[in-house]
Amino acid sequence: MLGFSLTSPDLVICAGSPDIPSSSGFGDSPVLFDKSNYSQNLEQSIELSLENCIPESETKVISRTPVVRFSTVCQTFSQVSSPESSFELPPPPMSEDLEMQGPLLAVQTDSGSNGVTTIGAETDGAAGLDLPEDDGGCEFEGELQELVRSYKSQKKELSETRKAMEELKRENQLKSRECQEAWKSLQELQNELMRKSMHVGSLAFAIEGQVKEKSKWFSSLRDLTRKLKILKLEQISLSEEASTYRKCLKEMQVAGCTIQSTIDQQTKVHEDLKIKLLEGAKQRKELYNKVLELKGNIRVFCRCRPLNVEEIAAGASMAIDFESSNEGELTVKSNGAFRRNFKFDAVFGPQADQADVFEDTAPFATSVLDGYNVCIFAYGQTGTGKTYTMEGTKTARGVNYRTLEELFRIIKERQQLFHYEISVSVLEVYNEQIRDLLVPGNQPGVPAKRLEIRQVSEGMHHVPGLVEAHVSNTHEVWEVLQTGSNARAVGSTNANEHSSRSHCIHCVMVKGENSLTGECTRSKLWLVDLAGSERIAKTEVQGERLKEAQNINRSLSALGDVISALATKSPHVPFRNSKLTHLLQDSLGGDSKALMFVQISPNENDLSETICSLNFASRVKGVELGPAKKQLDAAEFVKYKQMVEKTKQDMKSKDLQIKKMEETLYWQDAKIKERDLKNKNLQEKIKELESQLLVERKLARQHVDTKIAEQHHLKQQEEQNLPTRPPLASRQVGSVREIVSFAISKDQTNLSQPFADDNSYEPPSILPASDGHAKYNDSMEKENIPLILGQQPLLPKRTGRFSICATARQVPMAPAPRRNSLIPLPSAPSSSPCPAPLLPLQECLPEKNECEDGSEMNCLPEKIPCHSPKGIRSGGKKISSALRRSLQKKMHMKSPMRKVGVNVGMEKIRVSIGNRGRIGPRMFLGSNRIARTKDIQNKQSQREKERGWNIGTAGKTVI
Ligand SMILES: Nc1ncnc2c1ncn2[C@@H]1O[C@H](COP(=O)(O)OP(=O)(O)OP(=O)(O)O)[C@@H](O)[C@H]1O
Repeated sequence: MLGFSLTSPDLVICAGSPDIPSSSGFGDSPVLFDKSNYSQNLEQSIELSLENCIPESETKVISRTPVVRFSTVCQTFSQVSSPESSFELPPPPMSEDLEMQGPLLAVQTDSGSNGVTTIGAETDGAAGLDLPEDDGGCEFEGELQELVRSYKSQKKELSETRKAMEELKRENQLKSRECQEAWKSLQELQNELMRKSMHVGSLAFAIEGQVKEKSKWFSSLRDLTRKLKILKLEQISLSEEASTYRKCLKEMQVAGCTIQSTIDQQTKVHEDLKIKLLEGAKQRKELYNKVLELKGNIRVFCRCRPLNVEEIAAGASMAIDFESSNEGELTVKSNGAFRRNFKFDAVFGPQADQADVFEDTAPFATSVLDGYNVCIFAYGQTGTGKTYTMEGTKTARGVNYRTLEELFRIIKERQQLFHYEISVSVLEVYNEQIRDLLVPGNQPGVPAKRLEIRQVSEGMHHVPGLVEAHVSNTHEVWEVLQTGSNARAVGSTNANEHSSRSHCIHCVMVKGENSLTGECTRSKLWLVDLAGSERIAKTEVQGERLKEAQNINRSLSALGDVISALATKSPHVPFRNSKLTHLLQDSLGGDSKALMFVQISPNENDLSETICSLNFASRVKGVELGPAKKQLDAAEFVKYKQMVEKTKQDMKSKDLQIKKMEETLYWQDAKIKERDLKNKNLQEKIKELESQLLVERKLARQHVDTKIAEQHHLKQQEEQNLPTRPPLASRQVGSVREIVSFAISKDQTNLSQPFADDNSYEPPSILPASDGHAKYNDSMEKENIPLILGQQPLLPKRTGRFSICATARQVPMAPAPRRNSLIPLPSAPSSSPCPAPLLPLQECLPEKNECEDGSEMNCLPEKIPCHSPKGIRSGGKKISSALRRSLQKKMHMKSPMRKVGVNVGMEKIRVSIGNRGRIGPRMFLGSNRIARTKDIQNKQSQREKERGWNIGTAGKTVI
């Protein structure tokens, strides 16, 4: 309709591309500028022009001539029109008259009249005009002629204008055809762009999936790394612990050997000392017993009390001479003359105190603790001091207390080697009855429970039911002795106010155990305070006292008979003739030690009783009891044997335990060694898997890059083969190349300013051409076409990069120090000897030109003919399949990693992602940025080389 070219590139909007924002006002799909809207706007502009610029009065006369100002159209596109852009349209068909006359359309170029000027239609000559015939007709005629001339000139101009109009119409038709062709080409380009966008979207989706998968890999590798670190730490700690244990074991073994040797030595020494000690003790005992035997197993000490106050008052004289008492001799005097000498083991005169007496008695206490039975008894006339010697008083304690005191003293001395238990029983034989004096209910004179003597074993007699008071110190001993003494039956006689009317017997039982040898002894110490013998006729006792005296004399007579039998070594010793001898049978036998205190009175009036006592003592002294016998405890001996057996069994079990412990140590050592070996094998396996994973990942990445590069190369080829499109009519009004050039220029201008995240995009401004057509900058038109074509494949790549850029940038950029330890990767496979470049296209571009010129082709891969979008789609499918294979490979590689649980350098993959993330900035930016890009690439390649990547030939072209 109009001679206006629609080939302007800004009328083709490809809103489907991610580069084009939806806010551009052109909708979501590429839309060609709507012609209807355009014509509508044009009509509106025409109407406005007619309504606003032509007075209504004039339109009545002059037919409407659509005068179009191109400035209005240009204003529609926000352009400033030039005065020269106005043109006339041919007049519409009018009435016949006017048509005959020829309507005039005056095209006025004067801008001051709003571009439209109406001129009234005039007929040729005077036709239709009524001319006045007066004088003024001349003037009118003149004017008419002028009008006719002007009409003619205007008619001529009209014809010329019509010719120009025809030319413009033809040109308009040509432009319309060109516009249609351009529209078709733009539609194709739009479709292609959509396909590429979809392809880019699929690539972005695939890459996004790959990135997600890589993130999963990161997490799994992080976990594996953490686990591996933990395992390594555990392994290190276990190794340290094992080494410590080994050292400790060695030290323990050495210390054990040392201790064992020391123990052996000490055991030997101990055994030697023990043997020596035992031998020494044995020798001591033997010597001591020999001494006692030499002295006599029955020893007789004679003690004479001093004259009491009554005797001194009565003028009694001493009948005993103690001048030779030191030699154990005494002399009985009668009427001032020496009558008889008596010799005893010891003679204690009236001046001798309790301590002097006990000094010679103490060795018997030692014999008791050595395991011998000992019997110490006091014999004598009533009132001669038997109770005094045995019990004593609180201030002058007698033999009983002192002996027990001596026992505890020796026990204390031997407490390191021996363990003793002492118990005391106190009984009396009264009228041939045994009475327990420690029973609380027994009162003197009250018949108590009758106790009998039982023979437990050979030579052992026991009184069942007898109270045994366990004593552990002298205080308890004293209390027990006092208890028995208080319970004893006493009476008053002519000779003694508090005469003992019974035989008081203290039985001290001693249990000894040798801690060294385990030897146990059970011995008895009899401390007997005999009742006083007396002459019944002299004492003139009667009744109960007589009976007591008869029983006392009978028992003492039985004791004399036993002594006589022992002295004469009679085969039968009448021990059972009385309770007294029956009880003392164990201590008066041949394997015991006995000590008799014969108490005498110094009074001359008691001389006959004194001589009787001394004679009895002399008989006792002559008794040979033979060697004393140690009283070993058979039960303890059995117990000792059992202990020995138990100790042997314990030793055996301990030996078994020691063997088991040694075996356990041995197996633990073996386990530690086995674990060390496993750790070493595991570390080697981890290294192998790391190297294998790196190689596989590198291969997969190269494979993907190769596929992408091939796709780009295919696109390049396709772009080079695009001239099959229909040629455009004129280059001035814009061509496909110009459009592409514009697009690339736009891209170039935006490369320095990367796309925003929301892909906002402003279309470039189109400068109005001076000839009334929309034109681009001359610099755009002067762009080198091969260079543009070389840059053209970057467009979808760049778009794709931006579509994944946000995701890729999320991956942290990790330093790659670990690359130094990686195994060099193999070079690219032979199927793609020179993968197509993704980034350094500017380096390959000259080579590509050389290839086009027929020279070498070192950089670009082999060209794959692909001239249709279908080929591009198939290439996209190939890339997608390559990506899937890569993912499958990585998934396949994941399983052994998880199975083994080893570390695969996570940082390495980070580096890989980082490289990917740096692809965007490495894009070709234009000829004015080649140098900077080269520098960046050189730095990157140098960095890669430093990291140990074996890029090989791909180092030039492939990342
Ligand atoms: N060596 C002595 N020194 C001082 N006093 C003594 C000595 N011996 C005995 N006496 C005193 O003689 C008295 C009688 O002593 P004791 O009762 O011990 O005689 P006895 O032989 O036990 O008489 P009985 O047979 O009647 O019991 C007591 O008063 C006692 O103090």
